[in-house]
Amino acid sequence: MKFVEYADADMMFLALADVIAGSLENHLFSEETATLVVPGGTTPGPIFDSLSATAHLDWSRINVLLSDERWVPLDSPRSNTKLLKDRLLTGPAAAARYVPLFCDAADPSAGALALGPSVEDVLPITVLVLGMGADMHTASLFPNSPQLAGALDPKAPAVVAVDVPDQPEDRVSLSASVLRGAISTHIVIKGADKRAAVERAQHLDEMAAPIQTVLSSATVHWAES
Ligand SMILES: O=C(O)[C@H](O)[C@@H](O)[C@H](O)[C@H](O)COP(=O)(O)O
Repeated sequence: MKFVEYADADMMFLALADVIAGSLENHLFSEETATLVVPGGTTPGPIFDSLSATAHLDWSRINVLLSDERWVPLDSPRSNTKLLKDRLLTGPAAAARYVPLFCDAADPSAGALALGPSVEDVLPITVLVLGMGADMHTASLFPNSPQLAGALDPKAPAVVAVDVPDQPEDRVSLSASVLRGAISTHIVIKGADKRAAVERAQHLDEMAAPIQTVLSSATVHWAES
């Protein structure tokens, strides 16, 4: 694990957007396409704002998908898809190939689980960006989820549906083996509580600290606020 500390979050977001763009550009020098996976939640928005404006990237050759999604209508303020479309898939990045975790046609309110068949087609992940909760969850791999063991299983499907007892809605998540297969992994966190959680996680197993799925090979980007 590499740990990079920044003077403030704004500097971290700009620097990480540059790192992501550079990695994608390098990959596209030798490969036809690249795959970028990003988290939802409240942290990554400013990264998306900066990255979406990167005009020198050939976004038409970049697949973009979420690490996980809440099971809500796609226009819900809780929707990571809404966050992605509002703040990343705009400007030059609007040309990217968005890969849904579940088919838009699926009606989340009816619980119809139609997982996107195209996720497997865009693996392995070129650049994986993840957030983390203070409970050491990442994506929607939560320590207290009844489906966590299944999601950690190397034989798990690429996308798994999970119940999360203390979250307002069910979720879907990329499974551990898909996350672990990423070529480069960046974890972006803010605050003293999450820094302490990363320290704690290094002494726990994946069931207690799902972030351990990727931590050893990741660069952790941290700012106090
Ligand atoms: O759907 C989500 O909520 C995210 O994908 C999730 O894994 C997030 O990265 C962490 O919960 C941290 O969230 P914050 O950035 O809001 O602290």
